[in-house]
Amino acid sequence: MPLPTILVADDDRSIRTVLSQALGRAGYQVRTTPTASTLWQWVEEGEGDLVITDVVMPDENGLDLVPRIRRARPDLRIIVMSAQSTLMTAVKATQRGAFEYIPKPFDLKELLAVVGRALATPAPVMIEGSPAEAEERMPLIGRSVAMQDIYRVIARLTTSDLTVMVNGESGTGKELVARALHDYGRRRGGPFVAVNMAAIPRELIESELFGHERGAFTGATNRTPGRFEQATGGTLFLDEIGDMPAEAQTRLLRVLQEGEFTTVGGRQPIRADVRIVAATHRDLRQAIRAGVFREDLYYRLNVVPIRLPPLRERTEDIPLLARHFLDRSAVDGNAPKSLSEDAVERLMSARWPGNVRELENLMRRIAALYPQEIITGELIEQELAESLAEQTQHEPATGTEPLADAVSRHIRQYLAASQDGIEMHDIYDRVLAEVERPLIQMTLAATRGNQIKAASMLGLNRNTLRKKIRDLEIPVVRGAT
Ligand SMILES: Nc1ncnc2c1ncn2[C@@H]1O[C@H](COP(=O)(O)OP(=O)(O)OP(=O)(O)O)[C@@H](O)[C@H]1O
Repeated sequence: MPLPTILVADDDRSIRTVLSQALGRAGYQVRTTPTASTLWQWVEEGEGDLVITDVVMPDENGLDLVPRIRRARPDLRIIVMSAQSTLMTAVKATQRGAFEYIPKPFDLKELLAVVGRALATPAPVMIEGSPAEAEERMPLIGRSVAMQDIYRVIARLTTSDLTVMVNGESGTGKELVARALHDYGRRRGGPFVAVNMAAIPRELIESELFGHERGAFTGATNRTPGRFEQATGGTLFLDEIGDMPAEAQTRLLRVLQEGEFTTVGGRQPIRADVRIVAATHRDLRQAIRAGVFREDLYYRLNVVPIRLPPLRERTEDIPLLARHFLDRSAVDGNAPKSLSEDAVERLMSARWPGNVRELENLMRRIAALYPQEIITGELIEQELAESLAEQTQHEPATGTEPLADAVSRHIRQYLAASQDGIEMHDIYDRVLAEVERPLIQMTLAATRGNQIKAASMLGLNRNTLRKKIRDLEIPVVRGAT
């Protein structure tokens, strides 16, 4: 069999050389060109089994070439490489029919793996039509590796209706991801309906989601459609899913299993035609262990998990985000501003417990309040100190909150769950385990795994501690002193 031939188009000579050598060594035949026009000529002549193309080339944009290649040679697989690294590039490449999108700089091993996969898989189906009205509006900012992975998952999900679970701390952009999945997905022509479980009184959630019939309960004077019905043909975003009461969980599970639902007080089943994206900042596994979230529902929702990293795990995105928010404020009528180098450094070293939302608020405040054109590190420092003082004033002071208060809050949750209909026979054991696990885990961490010291600190017998470690399935770090 002849060796597969790979056509490479990139205006950067060093990339052509690197690819040519690596692909050649891997046993492929390689032809390289700096221009889109030569690549197109080869494609038209029937050359090649796989195309690797850059996006920005002197004569034509590689992304514009993708649909033309797909029309002329539907069997030819295309890999798009780009230094632009935005969600739009990933989405466009995928929607125009590229096999894979690889951000630059790339890892050669990864590229070779993608080439192997591409040659072994049939070419993907092309999606006609442009993804969104405002093509160039950038919904998600950030070029960190973590965000690149998220863009790729979003791009792949634009061609399916799979249920997605977005997990991340507050303010990391969970709703923005849900919107991007909708705006670039197959259901973009339908509505996007968002419901926040934490913002609706528990007793109203079922009627809010599924609607109710006239007379279903006191005050129900009309038939009212629920969010499921409103989202027909589109996407239903269930935010803070971890706060969903037990009965609504059971009902939602039934909808996911059977594809239909009934309104509160209604009998006639209604077909559910929605794509579900759920989000939470909670650790749902812990909620399952605590008995407040249904495990079977979790698996139905967690078909494709997306974990949004907190801002402190992708500090390299901070300068871009900060400038983006300043620019947006300028569009809103504030004087244009730029950041000094030490301002950027200060922003990058901050902790950002409120993640992107906190950074956005800070930049908006600065844009509105300060006349100077250049924002200095000193100013940032001052603003950060002020917002920290604000936070400690308004937030519950977890640092000084009596342990009993925190425990009471959790017990209230268990009791609410049992009122919601989840059978609970072991609250005593569950609550003790919830307290014991972190207590033992943290004492072990403090003694660097030394069980003798930990037992003495806890005032427990060594064997008792060992048994508890086993029963509570606490991972043990061996060899630590
Ligand atoms: N990657 C990003 N690029 C641009 N803006 C972002 C990004 N991530 C978040 N934001 C902005 O930060 C704010 C918070 O985002 P979003 O509401 O999506 O977060 P969330 O995780 O859903 O928060 P919560 O859990 O508190 O509801 C929004 O104004 C959003 O526009």
